[in-house]
Amino acid sequence: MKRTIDGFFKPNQKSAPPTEQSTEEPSKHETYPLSVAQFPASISDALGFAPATDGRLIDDRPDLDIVYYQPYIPKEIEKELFQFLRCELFFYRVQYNIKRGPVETQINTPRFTTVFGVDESSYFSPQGHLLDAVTKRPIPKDRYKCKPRPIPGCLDQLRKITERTTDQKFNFCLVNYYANGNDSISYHSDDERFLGSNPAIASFSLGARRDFLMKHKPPNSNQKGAIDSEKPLKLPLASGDMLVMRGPTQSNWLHSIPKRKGKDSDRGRINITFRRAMVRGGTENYYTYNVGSGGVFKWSKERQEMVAWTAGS
Ligand SMILES: O=C(O)CCC(=O)C(=O)O
Ligand SMILES: [Fe+2]
Repeated sequence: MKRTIDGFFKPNQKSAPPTEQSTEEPSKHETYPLSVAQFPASISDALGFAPATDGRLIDDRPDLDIVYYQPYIPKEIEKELFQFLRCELFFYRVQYNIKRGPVETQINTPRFTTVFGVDESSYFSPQGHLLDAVTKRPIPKDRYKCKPRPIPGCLDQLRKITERTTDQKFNFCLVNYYANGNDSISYHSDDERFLGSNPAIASFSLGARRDFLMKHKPPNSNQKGAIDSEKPLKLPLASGDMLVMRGPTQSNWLHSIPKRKGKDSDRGRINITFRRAMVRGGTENYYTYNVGSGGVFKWSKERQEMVAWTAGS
């Protein structure tokens, strides 16, 4: 029987089993540099009790519609879940060039990233083959320039729980790893056309606490008021928290995780977002900016940092 009772019972902390490897086969795919283990039973079982608290609606500013779970992940597994994902996933440090007029600038993404999933026009068969959403036949070879990757079992378990909580469908999972207070994401909105209008995005935080800043986009010249000069909204995202941004939020608000100094700034943080891309352009965009063409990074338990990984290392 599936345990889906939303935050009704609390698992008995005293009887929590010690962390053990899952007996289930790890997720493998020709596009993965490494296989990804399934959640151990300790994580899997406790996720049956998520969300750990009721979400709080934040809609008291113009065009804002957020549900904030503090936390979503049951407290007793939040650390283990962070450590598991940091160890198991493989990451990239993406570089790309942007051209402003005649000037080309190299951008070094200031955090580690990775991505899994494919847009609505295709889906993965249980054997890991990409099929067309309509014909259910293998997709034409030239549909994608990138190589879409199926969401590994562990993240897919989290995706399904998140779909139930939010009553939304997600086909993409983006992961950021902020190694320390120097890693960041600058003000942006996730309002790409390939997400459709008023997209819902579910965003998980694990590890170090980091501030999530939000500010209203500058009003059009024909609108009154200077919303931009207002103090940003600050959400102190803690390990296990989850944020759903939905409705008009992305089209009207910018968000960022600024660099930070001082307490805890040497600790790592994982951010996981679930999104739904409607068309192929979304798949190309997400793989370009979250995988890119550079090398793989993997967490080293010995060195306690992300290290460049090569096959066989
Ligand atoms: O790390 C976060 O909480 C935010 C990440 C984000 O905004 C993004 O990946 O688009
Ligand atoms: Fe974002």
